[in-house]
Amino acid sequence: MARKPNTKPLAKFKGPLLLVGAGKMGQAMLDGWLARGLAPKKTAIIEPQPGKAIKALGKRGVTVNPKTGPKAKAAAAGAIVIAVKPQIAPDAVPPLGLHVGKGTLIVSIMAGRTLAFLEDKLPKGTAIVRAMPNTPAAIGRGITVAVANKNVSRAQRKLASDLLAAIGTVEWVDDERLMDAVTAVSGSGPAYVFLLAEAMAQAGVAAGLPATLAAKLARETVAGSGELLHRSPLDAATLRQNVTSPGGTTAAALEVLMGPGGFDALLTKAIAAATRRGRELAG
Ligand SMILES: NC(=O)C1=CN([C@@H]2O[C@H](COP(=O)(O)OP(=O)(O)OC[C@H]3O[C@@H](n4cnc5c(N)ncnc54)[C@H](OP(=O)(O)O)[C@@H]3O)[C@@H](O)[C@H]2O)C=CC1
Ligand SMILES: O=C(O)[C@@H]1CCC=N1
Repeated sequence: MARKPNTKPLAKFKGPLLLVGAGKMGQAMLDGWLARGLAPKKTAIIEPQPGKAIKALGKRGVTVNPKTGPKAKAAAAGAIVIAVKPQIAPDAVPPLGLHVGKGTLIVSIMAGRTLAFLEDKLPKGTAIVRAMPNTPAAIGRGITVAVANKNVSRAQRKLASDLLAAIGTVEWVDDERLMDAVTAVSGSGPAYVFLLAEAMAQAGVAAGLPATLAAKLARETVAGSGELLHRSPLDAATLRQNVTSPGGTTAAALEVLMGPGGFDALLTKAIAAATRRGRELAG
């Protein structure tokens, strides 16, 4: 059955934590960390154009856009989380060297960008974890896969695990080459599920339902099924079979979805495309 949520695991983190790029994913993670005990005063954000939500965090004690320059070196971060787009990494990563001190851990969530790329752009010997989370992190229900470079100590690996576990489940891998497929399955995966909800709502309208009712049915069905999958000891295939009465309505739909060129084939193609794109983003 469902795991008990890990409530305040970050209360003891000494910090400071520097989040670089508080966009959709950076903010989702930060929401998760603050909800799980990260002290706003131990948190800083670099974000060129802070919106309302970031400004509100500033009022709660988070430092927004700390000064750079010689003084910043004294304020080396305990952890730096890089959540900018991979395309701007060649410009955005090197200046972060200023915030790297003895013991600083880098956690990069950029799709495609490799440990070797980051090692090349940061001071020699920097401890780096490449991680791929997903947006359910905002409600503590993300899943992150992580891989560490050889400079990461046991304590730093624990810190990375604590940060990532605060926003959901964590899996570590030793083979970095898996990260592009991971990105394609779980990093991008929430988008496929939301597309399913959109498509179900549209299909409901096509089948004659009022748009508002169709959207509600699709949303609650996807959310409820996700929750059932989360809480149930049964696997997805068994849960699917439990809906499917022989000769019934679900069987009629699944014949279409599981037929040639159907759902499985499409997802295999989609995930292969995402995996390829991850490799291209490596640079
Ligand atoms: N979205 C997702 O579901 C996931 C995303 N990721 C990874 O997370 C990273 C961010 O993605 P996402 O949140 O979607 O993208 P966003 O564009 O929403 O976030 C990136 C943020 O970084 C800001 N930024 C731009 N330049 C700098 C800079 N030099 N220093 C600091 N911040 C800067 C951007 O500001 P501005 O918009 O003004 O340029 C923006 O707010 C990507 O590398 C992506 O691969 C990983 C897992 C899941
Ligand atoms: O679309 C992207 O490139 C990022 C990485 C995984 C999810 N969003």
